[in-house]
Amino acid sequence: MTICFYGADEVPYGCFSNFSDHGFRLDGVWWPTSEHYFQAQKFNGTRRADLIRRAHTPLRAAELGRDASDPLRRDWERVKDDVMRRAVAAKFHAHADIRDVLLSTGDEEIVEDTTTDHYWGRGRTGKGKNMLGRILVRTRNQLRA
Ligand SMILES: Nc1c(N[C@@H]2O[C@H](COP(=O)(O)O)[C@@H](O)[C@H]2O)[nH]c(=O)[nH]c1=O
Repeated sequence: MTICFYGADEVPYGCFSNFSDHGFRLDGVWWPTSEHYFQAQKFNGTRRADLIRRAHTPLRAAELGRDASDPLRRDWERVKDDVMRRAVAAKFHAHADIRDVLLSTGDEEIVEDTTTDHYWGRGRTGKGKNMLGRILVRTRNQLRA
């Protein structure tokens, strides 16, 4: 059966959300959530990236990352999937408890169940790319290998 997730507080699969409270060290610094890492990489090496890393909540990090007043790095569309892969891999390497939850999903499909995001999730039509779900599946395969 397909595994659906969205809200970070849902049990047991809320830990698949980038908003879940699972920090990690990556690129030499501490990131409070994978959302912080993902959003900050849109502006890597700038003051805004640091501001995002220090945001008090993942929602605030997302707001700062989506605020269009500073330009995104020019290669963002090309690198964003890799950025997400790195964030998700670092998170699940850092936390054995959620690694077990991910591995416990066997070979099931994993879907970010949101009507508002047609790229990272399944989107309004249900036919979205579900890139975050796919990255979770790939991370699961790598952890198992
Ligand atoms: N889980 C979750 C969201 N979804 C997350 O938003 C990120 C994509 O951001 P962007 O590419 O800037 O649109 C990605 O991590 C996706 O999983 N958004 C929210 O506002 N609230 C939430 O609880």
